[in-house]
Amino acid sequence: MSNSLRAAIIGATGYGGAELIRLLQAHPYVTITSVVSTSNAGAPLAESFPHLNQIFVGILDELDVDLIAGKADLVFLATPAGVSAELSMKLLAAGLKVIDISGDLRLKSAEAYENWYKKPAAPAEALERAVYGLSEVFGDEVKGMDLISNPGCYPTATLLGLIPAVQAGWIDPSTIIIDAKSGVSGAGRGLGLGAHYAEVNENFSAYKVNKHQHIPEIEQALSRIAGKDIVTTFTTHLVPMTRGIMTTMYATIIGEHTEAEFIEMYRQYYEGRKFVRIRSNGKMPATKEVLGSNYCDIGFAVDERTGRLTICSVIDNVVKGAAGQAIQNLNLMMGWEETTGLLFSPVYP
Ligand SMILES: NC(=O)C1=CN([C@@H]2O[C@H](COP(=O)(O)OP(=O)(O)OC[C@H]3O[C@@H](n4cnc5c(N)ncnc54)[C@H](OP(=O)(O)O)[C@@H]3O)[C@@H](O)[C@H]2O)C=CC1
Ligand SMILES: CC(=O)N[C@@H](CCC(=O)OP(=O)(O)O)C(=O)O
Repeated sequence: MSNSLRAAIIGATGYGGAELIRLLQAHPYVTITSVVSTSNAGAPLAESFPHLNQIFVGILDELDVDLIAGKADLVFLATPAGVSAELSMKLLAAGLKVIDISGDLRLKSAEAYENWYKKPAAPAEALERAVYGLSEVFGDEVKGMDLISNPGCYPTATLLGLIPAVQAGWIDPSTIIIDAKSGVSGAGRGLGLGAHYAEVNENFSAYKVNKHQHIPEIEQALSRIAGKDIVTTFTTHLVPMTRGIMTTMYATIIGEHTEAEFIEMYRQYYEGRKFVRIRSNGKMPATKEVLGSNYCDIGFAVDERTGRLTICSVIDNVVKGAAGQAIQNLNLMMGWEETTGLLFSPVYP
């Protein structure tokens, strides 16, 4: 087990890339040796992100696989859909380990990827080789691997909230409904009408209803846990805030289980996993309680009248939903303590 790693970041001028740089500054075993941009190579990174001025001093590199392989041991891909489908096998062939935070390697079925993402899928070899890094659930599979597919932001909050109950058989998976909300940074730094101030401010809207690319990712993981095909209703909403995801989930309870029993069962499931915090006082978590951190907070309410369970799960989409979980996966991959470089508190208020 080596305690020293050189990392490159492709997509360093985006939100996920910038957050990787911010967080990796606090990682004791990682040095960032290359930051890559296809639009701004040759310029200092701090020109794109003045908040990193004097914190990360580095010039953006061109996207050249051999150049990156000469400078780094591992590469994070914080790039739009379609990029890692094309690049990841080339990076592996050049001797690099890869952690992909895009959606390109999450779905095992190439056909499903092409249906939902409307882009050509990654080669079969990459889809087979990629390990789905939902750290608290599938983390054991990440150790020693060289191609990690980081989960999506919505799937992270959703799956951490649902999996223990599905695995225990305490809820009927066919009744699950997921109501999800995200801050605008989830859409990335690129400009678009959907992120325009006047469109988002004092507004609240549903989008991609029944068409969201995270639906098959959530169903793939739930089906694996349940041992049978699960389909879900999943609706995303845009909230006028910068960071944060809340997923509120509803399902019919099987048998008789109290709120206290759900809390105890979830506590046992996540025992020793520091980044999942289960609420005990009947209160639901709020996005601000995890802001800027790698925590996922989960609360429950049992409705005896309807026999349904409500689960509420919150994360910071850029940290636990992207860069933070990617570093957690790096730690697991390398055999380092899972929390290395990630034990910082949320920003409050
Ligand atoms: N924002 C979030 O909360 C989350 C995002 N994700 C996923 O992570 C990935 C990155 O997201 P985010 O950082 O928000 O996106 P951004 O749009 O903010 O950044 C994407 C970066 O990718 C680079 N890029 C664009 N085209 C290419 C290309 N053809 N080859 C190489 N690099 C390219 C761009 O930099 P340049 O043009 O300089 O090369 C850009 O800075 C996406 O796949 C996203 O879906 C996942 C979870 C959460
Ligand atoms: C607010 C917002 O627009 N969020 C984005 C999250 C995209 C994302 O993270 O995409 P992948 O995980 O598929 O890479 C969306 O809903 O599409």
